[in-house]
Amino acid sequence: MTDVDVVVVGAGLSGLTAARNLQQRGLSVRVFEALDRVGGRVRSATVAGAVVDLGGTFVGPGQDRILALADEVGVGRHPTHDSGDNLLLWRKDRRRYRGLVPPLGAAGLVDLVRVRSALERLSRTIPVGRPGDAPGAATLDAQTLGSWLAAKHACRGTHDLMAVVSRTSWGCEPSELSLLHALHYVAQAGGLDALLGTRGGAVERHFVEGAHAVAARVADGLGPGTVRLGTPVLRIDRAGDGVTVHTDDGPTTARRVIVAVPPALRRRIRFAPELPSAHRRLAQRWSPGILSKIYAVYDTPFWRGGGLSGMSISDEGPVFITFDTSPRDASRGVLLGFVGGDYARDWDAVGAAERRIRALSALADLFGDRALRPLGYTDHRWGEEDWLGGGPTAAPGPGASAGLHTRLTEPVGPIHWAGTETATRWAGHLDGAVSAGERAAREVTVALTLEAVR
Ligand SMILES: Cc1cc2nc3c(=O)[nH]c(=O)nc-3n(C[C@H](O)[C@H](O)[C@H](O)COP(=O)(O)OP(=O)(O)OC[C@H]3O[C@@H](n4cnc5c(N)ncnc54)[C@H](O)[C@@H]3O)c2cc1C
Repeated sequence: MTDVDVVVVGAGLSGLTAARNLQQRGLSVRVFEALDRVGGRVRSATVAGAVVDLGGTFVGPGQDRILALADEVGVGRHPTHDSGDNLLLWRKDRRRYRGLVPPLGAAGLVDLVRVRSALERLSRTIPVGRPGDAPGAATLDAQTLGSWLAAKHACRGTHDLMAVVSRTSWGCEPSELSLLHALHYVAQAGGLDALLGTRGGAVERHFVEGAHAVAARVADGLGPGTVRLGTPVLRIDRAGDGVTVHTDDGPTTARRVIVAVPPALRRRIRFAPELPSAHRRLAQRWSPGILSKIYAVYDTPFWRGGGLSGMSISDEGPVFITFDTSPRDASRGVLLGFVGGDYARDWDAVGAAERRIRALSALADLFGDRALRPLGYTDHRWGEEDWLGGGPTAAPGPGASAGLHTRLTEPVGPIHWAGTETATRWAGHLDGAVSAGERAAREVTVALTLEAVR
């Protein structure tokens, strides 16, 4: 007899979803969470009366799992504001444009379309969920997105725009990311437009009460005592079909464990006996990117008056892309800015006052001096989070995808894996976190049912 049927490690959306599904199937569950809050990479705050999401924010069509979960727990969405002109601050020149394609001049545009089409074509050759089975997988994996762009003779503008995509999607520079991983990521999201678009894409909507409301309500629904906060799992011993999970509060025995932490965080847990070597390599090589966020909240979305959407791309840094995430009634004007990849390495390292000055100056370069005087400001540096290590998701370097991707989900005896990186659709996103939790719960239920009839 074990203490519980299943232990879940990590109370991010993935672990919480797994726990919820297991309970719905009649199994007893305990969730251990290292932080003193649930939600992991999902965290909301209130700044000058406006709700802002410091981590996962946007959802879009096709993200059925997170949308269904949000509906079940009653958290509504509203559209991301995108009417008006977008801004491009590029090579010291500030231009307005509409739609997804920035105005790079005729030659620049031709080059962008050429390279982008080549990337999308190549991404369609990658079998979703099995990038290691793609034709020429090892060769694709040996390259970085950056070396591929160079081999394609992408012009500098195209390279720099792809860097914007890379920082937003993975929190890293193109030179740091396995090409195979980038291609697979694009394929499993259904293409670049789906990944990046406001209308019809992954940035289409955001949560009225903040994304954290979804995690908080799922956690509440698990019942008192199920989630143990501030309790990192330090060691997992496996023996036969069961596990003993060790925390500072002592051992907990279970028939199965679901580890729902980012791949690199698997290294913080001691497994006895050790995990197979490929599983260990995966944890070493799937480090997270770095993506930080800034929010400036104003009494009104003043940029709209000038015909601007609030969306912008800049090569000045540290803020390289912005969105308008104001509440629907525009009772506040909210600008969200991302600082990622190389920009984040510098900016994350300076003190709070200096970060604020640099971030607001970047907004002023885009939207004028009024941007310097917000009612409220906040930022969040995910690279500084001890139990998360970065974000938005893992950014495996060259050679880390082809031979290791299957180890993301391959159980090791009674140890199962969840977390957004293990998803086969919308991995790296809120939706992937939820579907991965559902998949792991199914996997465990089947294993326990088979065990019972043996
Ligand atoms: C800046 C940023 C912006 C993003 N924007 C978007 C977006 O707009 N749309 C979108 O869909 N996605 C976005 N994402 C990604 C999204 O937030 C994540 O994909 C999702 O939240 C991951 O959920 P998860 O449960 O898989 O992992 P996590 O949220 O990382 O949860 C893992 C949990 O495990 C805990 N943990 C780690 N080690 C241990 C241990 N040893 N013992 C116990 N607990 C442990 C951690 O503390 C954490 O709470 C963004 C992420 C970031 C950081």
